[in-house]
Amino acid sequence: MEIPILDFSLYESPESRTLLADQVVHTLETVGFLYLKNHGVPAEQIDKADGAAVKYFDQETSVKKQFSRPSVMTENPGSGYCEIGIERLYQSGVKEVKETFDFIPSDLPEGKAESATVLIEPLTNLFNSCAELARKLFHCIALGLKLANERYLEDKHKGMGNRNVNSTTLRVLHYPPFDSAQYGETATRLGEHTDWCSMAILFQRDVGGLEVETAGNKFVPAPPIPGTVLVNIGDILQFWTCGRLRATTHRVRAVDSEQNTKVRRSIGFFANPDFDAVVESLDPRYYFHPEPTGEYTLNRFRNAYHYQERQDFGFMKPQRVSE
Ligand SMILES: O=C(O)CCC(=O)C(=O)O
Ligand SMILES: [Fe+2]
Repeated sequence: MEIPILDFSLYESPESRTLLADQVVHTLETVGFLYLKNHGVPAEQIDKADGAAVKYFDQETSVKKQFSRPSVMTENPGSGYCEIGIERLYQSGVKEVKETFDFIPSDLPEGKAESATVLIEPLTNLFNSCAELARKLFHCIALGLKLANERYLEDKHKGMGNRNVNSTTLRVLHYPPFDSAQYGETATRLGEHTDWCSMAILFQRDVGGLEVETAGNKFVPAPPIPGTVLVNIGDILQFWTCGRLRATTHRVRAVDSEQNTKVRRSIGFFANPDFDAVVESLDPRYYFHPEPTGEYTLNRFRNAYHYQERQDFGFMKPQRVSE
């Protein structure tokens, strides 16, 4: 299985957009991941956000913790820092050697955000460009799925950027040099997981390590390709389409000793529907009880931050509609 590189300049005209929409949906049905070139997010914005992340993560942990991501038992956590070893996407026993800062433009609590000052302008600009790209991708997906309302998915994500109505975040990730003697034999960079958003857009800097699961439970590398972004489907679009679009499992490993000595940096934009947006089956052959995604998302956070391990996060069990 190869992750294809699609040309997003096809979006610009309505004729070629239809072709692109079919390519996007076909790839998300089969692979679940795709690279995009000519994606329209300015390289300068990506470089500035990355440069700011270098400066931000270089600060003492105690300084970064002044603006920690809040505990998440009862509400969406919003912006903030998460230190090494706290968030665990795979299994509670497996330490993930990464630190992160999540950013929602409207969520910068007064008096706390000072340690993140360097990030605010570059991440605001990049957030806005990613939101625009996400809206165009949602448009393509709706066209490719042949939905009656081609703006259906965009309409469900109207509140991106407003923490009171939507949990979409732009996340900078910093993976320090990886030393299993220090972190333990089972530690990894980022455990196997699916994203629990609707769609993710990922910018990788020069050090690789991301791997994507293929049909036979085999993982293949998804290396950084200059000038491209990587796009993948999260659980919520998989639910929405009753499994037609795939939320593909992925992970980040420090695969070789040379890579282990290097810092890996990446930036992910995780698009989520508005809190009050009802998700219902988009496939007439299946039915599930329509509901917003809030409780599902909170269950995933509870699992990742408080290690309440469970197999079933309580959402969307499509049943075949009898003919
Ligand atoms: O660093 C990466 O490339 C992957 C990040 C990721 O998969 C995530 O944060 O969900
Ligand atoms: Fe992910």
